[in-house]
Amino acid sequence: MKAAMLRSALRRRRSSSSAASTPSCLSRRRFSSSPAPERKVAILGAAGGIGQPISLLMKLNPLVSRLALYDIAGTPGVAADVSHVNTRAEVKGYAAEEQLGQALEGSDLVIIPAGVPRKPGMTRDDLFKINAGIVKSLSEAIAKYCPNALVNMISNPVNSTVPIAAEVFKSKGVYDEKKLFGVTTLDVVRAKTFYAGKAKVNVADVNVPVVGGHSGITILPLFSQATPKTNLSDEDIKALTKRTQDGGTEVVEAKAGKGSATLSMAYAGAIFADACLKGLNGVPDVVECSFVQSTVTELPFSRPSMLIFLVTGESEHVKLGKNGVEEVLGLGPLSDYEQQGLEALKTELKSSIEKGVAFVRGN
Ligand SMILES: NC(=O)C1=CN([C@@H]2O[C@H](COP(=O)(O)OP(=O)(O)OC[C@H]3O[C@@H](n4cnc5c(N)ncnc54)[C@H](O)[C@@H]3O)[C@@H](O)[C@H]2O)C=CC1
Ligand SMILES: O=C([O-])CC(=O)C(=O)O
Repeated sequence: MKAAMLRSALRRRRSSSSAASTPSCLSRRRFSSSPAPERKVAILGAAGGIGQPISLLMKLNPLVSRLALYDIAGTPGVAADVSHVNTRAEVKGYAAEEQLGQALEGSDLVIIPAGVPRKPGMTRDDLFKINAGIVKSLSEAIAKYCPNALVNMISNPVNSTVPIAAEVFKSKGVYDEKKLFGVTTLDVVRAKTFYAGKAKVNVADVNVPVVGGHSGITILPLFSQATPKTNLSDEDIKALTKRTQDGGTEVVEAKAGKGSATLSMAYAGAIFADACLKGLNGVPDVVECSFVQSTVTELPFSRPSMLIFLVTGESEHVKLGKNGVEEVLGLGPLSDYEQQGLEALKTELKSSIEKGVAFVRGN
């Protein structure tokens, strides 16, 4: 049933002319004379490698009327620079911790790329030590100043930072699982690019769902559901799966100590943020993959709160609506290879989620 709904939603999405699938900053709607509803977007970590280009992309998005750029270093320059772009959004920079409340107040959507990136030889989990604390304090501020906002979590390790935010929100009594998203769109972007290259099809026509989390084997691209259908061999599919799982490391190594993916991430983050804004504005059939709470797999809960993402925190296709996630569409039919991948990822994903939960609970 869910699989049929998913296929039909994806079909509708592919066949829709542009409303749901074309990022607003890339669509001709930016020349439209009737403005979309007022929407405030806050970016936390706006002066960083991802923060700067995603700030620009959100400034180009006609769905944004106010753009709040917050960082603990370098904000004034970025805010002044981006503010000169002649598009709808009014830009304000917020430079110090005491300004975080003002940056967040009234936000409809908060995008979080704050935190340290990987260097060669590190795993995403190695970032936990620093980024967990950053995400926890930013989540506390969101709970206080804009508890109803949608939150797009980019900071790594996403498999733990999303549970951290959820636990903080729960402890403040403001958790709404429909509004918290781990941004895994870059995995989808990569899977589409690599599939199109291997199958020699037009990348603009390609769709590949990616489920699971956002690290190594927890990233599970579903090439069996990729469109257009092609006749790639099992070996090709295995190689594409591995390359998608290792895509972040490919960039980290190429940057040789100067950080991780920033430009492709900003692009991916802007696509996902745009989908959230479209959902809020009531555009129908907006479907993306994201790391969200769901009950799609069968793992038993070891604690009631793990009900959250867990049953165990798969990333799903979600249909976005006025309140955030309108519907979790499920995994769809998996090949044997994908089913094995799904089983294999559960242990790591579960432990990353538990690590995030334990960090907030202090145990
Ligand atoms: N979800 C995904 O697919 C991806 C996630 N990432 C993650 O995104 C994060 C950011 O990466 P980059 O932009 O390359 O790093 P960066 O170091 O270039 O920028 C991070 C920014 O965060 C700021 N920051 C640090 N603590 C802060 C705080 N408490 N409040 C506000 N801002 C704060 C820094 O001043 C800096 O400007 C990393 O954790 C990285 O691993 C990166 C690529 C893809
Ligand atoms: O690999 C990293 O550290 C950054 C990231 O999450 C990605 O590029 O997918």
